[in-house]
Amino acid sequence: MWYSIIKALLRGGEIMDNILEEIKNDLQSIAETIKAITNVDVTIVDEKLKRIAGTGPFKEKIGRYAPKNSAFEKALKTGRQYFIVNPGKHPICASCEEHQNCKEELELCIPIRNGEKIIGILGMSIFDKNTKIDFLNKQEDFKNFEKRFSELITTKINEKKLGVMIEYRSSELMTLINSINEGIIILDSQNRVVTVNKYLKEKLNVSEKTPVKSIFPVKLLQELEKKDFEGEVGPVEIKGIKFVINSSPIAVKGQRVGTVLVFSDFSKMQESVYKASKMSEIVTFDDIVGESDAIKYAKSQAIQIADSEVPVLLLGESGTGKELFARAIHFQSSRKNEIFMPINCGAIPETLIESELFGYEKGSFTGANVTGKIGKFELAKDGTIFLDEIGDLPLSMQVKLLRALEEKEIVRIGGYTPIKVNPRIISATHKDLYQMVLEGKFREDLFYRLNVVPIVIPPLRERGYDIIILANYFLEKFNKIYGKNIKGFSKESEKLLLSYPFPGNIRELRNLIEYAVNFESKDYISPETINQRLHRKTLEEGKTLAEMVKNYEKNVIKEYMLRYGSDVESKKLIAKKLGISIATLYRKMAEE
Ligand SMILES: Nc1ncnc2c1ncn2[C@@H]1O[C@H](COP(=O)(O)OP(=O)(O)OP(=O)(O)O)[C@@H](O)[C@H]1O
Repeated sequence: MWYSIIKALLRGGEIMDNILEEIKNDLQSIAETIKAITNVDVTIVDEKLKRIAGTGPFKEKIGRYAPKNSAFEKALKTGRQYFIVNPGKHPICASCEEHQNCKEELELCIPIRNGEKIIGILGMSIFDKNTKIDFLNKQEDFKNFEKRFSELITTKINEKKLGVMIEYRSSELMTLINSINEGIIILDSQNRVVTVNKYLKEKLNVSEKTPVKSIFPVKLLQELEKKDFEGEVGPVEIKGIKFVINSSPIAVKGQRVGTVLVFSDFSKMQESVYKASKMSEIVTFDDIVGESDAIKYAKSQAIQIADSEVPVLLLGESGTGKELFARAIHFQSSRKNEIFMPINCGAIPETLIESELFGYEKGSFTGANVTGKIGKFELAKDGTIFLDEIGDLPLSMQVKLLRALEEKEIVRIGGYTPIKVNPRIISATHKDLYQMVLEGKFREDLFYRLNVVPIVIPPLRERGYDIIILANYFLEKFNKIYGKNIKGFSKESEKLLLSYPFPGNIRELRNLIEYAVNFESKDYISPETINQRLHRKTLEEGKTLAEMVKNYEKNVIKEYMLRYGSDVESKKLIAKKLGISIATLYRKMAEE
């Protein structure tokens, strides 16, 4: 029943088929009032002739159908009123299936309209002669009753629609509130609990009857005392769960009439970042492959300081494994169960870097998320932050980073409250930071703050036979991934690999082996397959200069992708290095 009403309402408020049935209690009261005032019996039928209300002899017939071919049916069809004296003998009633049993002295059939549509009939029946005389004297008044009665019915229908709509809307809202995977509490203007959603009822065992003082932390209660409180509190602990609580006012005509509080599970927020930052990718020092003295020395240094809190600066060319080292240090430290948060300082636009690192309060700048945003420092406040490409950090941010590290607290953009943070910092760069200090491009104080323990990660070309060890390590890995069974490298291939300088370091070697595994048709990786990837033709006879230039550009881009990777961030970095926009890079890649 409700379903059809709601459907009709949603269709734009069309009248429902059985609307008279919906307001039958109202109709019965109206019928009884008419009877009490006029002494005339009343019956109301719907458009299918079903009796919805009735007085006197009609009362017991409610729910049954009025006779076929009766004056009621005719009035329904024609939309006209029928005023019938002595109905049993009247020609209009001649075909009525009940006309022979008719005891009525007089009958008035009035169509009931809702808008243009006739939705039923109001029948007035007189069974005794005295009332008949009275009625005949006032017949004009009764005939004029039609318009008023229809208006009354329309009002009742609209009230009903509104009631249904309100009920629908509130049940829609409750379904929504209960299906959300966050806690919601709605307070009235006196800060009393009006609604608690399913999530919080289950998590905290609270209900609408729970006094706020017994659930809310003092910090939140204090904020709620401020009349215009709007914003975020937390993380605060309630019954062992850490929540960040967001408050928004409910306003009616500019007046605050209540508050919606949204409780977000802080550990879940951290967890999602945890996953996003591939924290599940646990790296140990055993995953750092290599037997050369250079890599062994770097590893031994890193192992020594892993479990201390000391800041580390990893120095090395791109692709040498700096992030791998940072992860291995984190997972060997006492912070291993906290977040490892990599941040590529070179890949975040200068205008966004502060909000990425420190977050912002809601509405603090155009384009900001309306609910505000927690920054990476806050999310990883007890974990490890890996600041990759630290040399690309703008000078203005260097000051703010230094302050955050020294004071162990941050303030979100647009906020006032300092937030305690204590992440371990591992930074990395392929640039000569000291030279940058001398040139005034990097702050000296920050340099010394980050560079407590510098660890140099050697380039692959200085790691001798590691190239072959790593090549076999990647071969095994990609054999598994691509379902291949390539047994190793031919002697010539090994020689070729050992003589190549690998400017893109291990990332380049890794990509080269992935390519070779895919394209090698022999049992051992051949020099031809490797050459296909490494060598570029310098002279292409029969081509125009423009075509050669185009090919050259494409090869340079390919080469850079081998070196730096091909994901979006790498492409941004490549575009920056080549001094072109990312759009130009994409265009050159797509050129025929
Ligand atoms: N010693 C190693 N053993 C195994 N894999 C390694 C080793 N060093 C690096 N890799 C792999 O090489 C790739 C590049 O490493 P990583 O991203 O750590 O380099 P990076 O120095 O941080 O590069 P960039 O400066 O460009 O960010 C990764 O896939 C990493 O797993």
